[in-house]
Amino acid sequence: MLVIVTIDGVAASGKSSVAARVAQQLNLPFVSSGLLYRAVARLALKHDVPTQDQEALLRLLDSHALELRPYAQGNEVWCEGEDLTHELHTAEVDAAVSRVAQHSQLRAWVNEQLRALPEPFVVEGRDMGTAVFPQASVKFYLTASARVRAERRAGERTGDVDAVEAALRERDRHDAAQSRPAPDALLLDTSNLSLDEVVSCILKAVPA
Ligand SMILES: Nc1ncnc2c1ncn2[C@@H]1O[C@H](COP(=O)(O)OP(=O)(O)OP(=O)(O)O)[C@@H](O)[C@H]1O
Ligand SMILES: Nc1ccn([C@H]2C[C@H](O)[C@@H](COP(=O)(O)O)O2)c(=O)n1
Repeated sequence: MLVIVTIDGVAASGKSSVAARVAQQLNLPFVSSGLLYRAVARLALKHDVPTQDQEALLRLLDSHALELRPYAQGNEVWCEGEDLTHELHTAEVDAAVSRVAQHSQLRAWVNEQLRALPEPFVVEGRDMGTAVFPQASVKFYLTASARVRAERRAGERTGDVDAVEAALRERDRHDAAQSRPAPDALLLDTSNLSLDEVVSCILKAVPA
């Protein structure tokens, strides 16, 4: 019986899009771990808290309750009655979130939120199949060339592909420590695969 499916990968590798479709096909909830890091970064920017200051970030979380709501059609993050979700995928948050994600106690807080979610689900991130859910039923790790990822990301937001590629490479460097595939993860290079082809590959590999 499927309990947890993990889909990890580098920035803009297609984790969220693929995980949402896989979860829909498996009739499971879909969980986006990156949104919690993004929400902490957004709160820090909103309240002028330095993202280098772990203690200040933890105090911010004590005073502003963040809640991840995993829905099949996409996750939402709420903070005391306010839906932050639409503020989390911006270049400003992209530039700040890696610094937030480098703090061990912030990572512990995110992991505690994730482990408290009712199983089963499909969860996407960087270290779901390694640090957070090593016991997962089946694990996948998505990659794609930085150029392809930049072209895809630039397609979502206005922006020069070269600048987007440079920003992605920077985020890859910052996130490297927590972005290694689990030894038992199925690696998928999606550079030359459509979204549907990636989803199909994954569904074929998920045990019935
Ligand atoms: N295999 C693919 N072929 C074409 N487009 C894709 C593919 N996978 C993802 N995309 C598109 O690339 C963009 C980035 O995908 P997505 O947001 O799912 O990546 P991500 O890994 O979750 O990003 P982030 O790490 O920033 O959260 C989206 O517009 C998505 O539709
Ligand atoms: N499990 C995770 C998920 C995300 N992060 C960090 C790395 C990213 O820079 C940032 C945002 O994630 P994304 O929405 O781009 O998937 O959060 C992490 O360290 N661990």
